[in-house]
Formats: sequence, C-alpha cells, structure tokens
Amino acid sequence: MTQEPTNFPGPPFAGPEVTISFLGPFGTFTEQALWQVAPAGAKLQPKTSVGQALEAVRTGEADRAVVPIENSIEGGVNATIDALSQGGLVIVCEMIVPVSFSFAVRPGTRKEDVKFIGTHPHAWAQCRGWVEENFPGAVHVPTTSTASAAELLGGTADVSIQAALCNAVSVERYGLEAMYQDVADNRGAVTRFVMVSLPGAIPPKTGADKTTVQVKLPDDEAGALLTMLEQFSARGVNLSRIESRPGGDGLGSYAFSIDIAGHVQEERVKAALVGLYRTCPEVKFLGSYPRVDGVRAQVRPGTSDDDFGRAWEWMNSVLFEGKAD
Ligand SMILES: O=C(O)C(=O)C[C@]1(C(=O)O)C=C[C@@H](O)C=C1
Repeated sequence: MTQEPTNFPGPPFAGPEVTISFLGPFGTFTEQALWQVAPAGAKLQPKTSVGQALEAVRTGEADRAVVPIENSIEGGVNATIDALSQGGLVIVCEMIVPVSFSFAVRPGTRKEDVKFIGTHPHAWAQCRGWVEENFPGAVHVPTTSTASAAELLGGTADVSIQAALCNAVSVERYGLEAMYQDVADNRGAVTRFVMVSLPGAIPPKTGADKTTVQVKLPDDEAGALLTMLEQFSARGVNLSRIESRPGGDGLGSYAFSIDIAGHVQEERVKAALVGLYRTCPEVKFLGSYPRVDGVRAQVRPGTSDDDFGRAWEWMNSVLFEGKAD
C-alpha cells in the first residue's frame, strides 16, 4: 500500500510505506500511541527496548520510532530521556494515551495461585497500592514492557509469573483472561509518547507547539541554574517540563531535559535558546512539534514576534542610520 508522505509528521520517508519502530512486542501502550498518527499501511518493527527502537532510526532501519517519554504518575521515562540526549534524533510529534491496566492470568488461574506479577516498572508504580491491597506480598517481576509480560505468560515456556499487568489489548492477543480490569491507583493517569525521526525539516509552527532541549550546566558554578532559567523568564518563555538527569561525568554533574512552550521559529524562543547556548557548556535541540493538547503559549507583552521585529528595526536604524531616538 502506498502512503502520501505529505501530511505525516517529520521529513519525507523513502517509501513506499513508512517503517516505524516502537517499544514492543505488539500490544504495548506504545503501539496504541503510534496508531494515533501512523497511516494504515505503516510497517511496524517491535523492539525490546526504547534504546533499540531509537537506534533503528539512527541506522536507517526505520523511518520513525515511537517511545514513551513521560507518565502523569511516575514522571519521566529515563531510558527515553537519556537515549535522546545522545543526539542525532528529533521529536516530530507527541501523543497522549490514557492508561489503566488489565490484571491478566492464564485461563484457570486462581487468585491464591498468584505470587509473582510481571510488568513494566512504570506500570508497577501505577498499580502498587492496588496490588498491596489485593495481592499482599506478591513480588514484582520487571519486564521490558507490559506486553512482554503478557507474551511471557501466554507462551508455552514454563514461566515464573502467574499474572501480568498489561494493556487490555494484550489479554486477548496472548491468550490470557482478565481477572480484573481497569486496575490503577490513580484514575485519569496518562502517558505521553513521542515520535522521533532523523533531523530534517522542522514541523511548521502552529501557535500551540513545544520545543524540547537538553542542557548541561557548568559544574560547580554558583547560580548556574538560575542563569539558565533566566534565559527563559527574561523572554517570557514558559516551561512545561524540566527534569534533571545525571550528566554521567561523576557526582554533581547534571543535564536538564526541558520542554518549552513555543516553537523554535518564534523570536522569544530563539532568543532564549541563543542565550542558553552562550551560557551553558552544551545545548541539544531535540525538536519543535505541535502540542497534542492544542494549548497555545501565552505571549507576554513585549515578547511577540512583532515586538522583536520592531526592536530590531530600531536597532538597525541606530546601527545603520545613526538614529539616536
Ligand atoms: O509497556 C508498555 O506497554 C509501554 O508502552 C511502556 C509504558 C511506559 O514506559 O510508561 C507505557 C505506558 C504505561 O505507563 C506503562 C508502560
């Protein structure tokens, strides 16, 4: 099946259809997220880790990768944030998926048989209280995704788990049955996913955009964090997420993963990023893309593209015409 590359996020792909790698196997929440944007004929490549899904794009094996980046209960997905910080990839769109879990077992399993429960650590963190109440003393067996726990449980091999906390679609896919449905400690939990590609044309600005950057602060410099934040506040740029990650060069060295409300083609965002680049040892641009919630950035008086344009006109008249007012 041939796809029109034009309205698909990110640079054109070699075609005829787009190849998308994702945190697999089939039946993960990540697969559910990718169908929000993937065309019907997309070729899917399930991978066993976020790192492998992203690497497939770096090597050209896939045109895009879809990976989880943030959960409303458990916070950032470090594997994704760290892998993206290695550079070479950009985010081209985001998706949000409401998350609740099925408690899946092999047909015939009794409640008292369940001693070991397999699932992804992020899923476990979202169901910890429920498990404590319903299966006190049960042990968490971490798996590479929620669907991999279901696949393991449904497989013929003699496995050590008796239940999996997974997406409802995995229950049927792997021949299991749901002992409980809609399991979650917090109603309304959502996970945010991103689609990434090799860098190319930046998705056009819509007025409701996000820009993701990774910034390293100078080591042992008093006020370095404040200086970094001032680059944003001085230009009226709002942040929707900021997380510190170890820089990897020993204790005390940190990098910040930041989502900015705005598009890199907006003057106030450009000015903030230029300010960051001047004052921080490392700045990585990880993409500008439309916000899935459609929330438009509030533009403070004096920070619109028009305000920057008038200010530059004035400066040019000072520089090139010698004007003094
Ligand atoms: O394991 C999956 O099904 C995933 O898509 C991963 C993931 C995550 O990394 O947060 C996605 C959504 C849920 O929050 C639990 C797990």
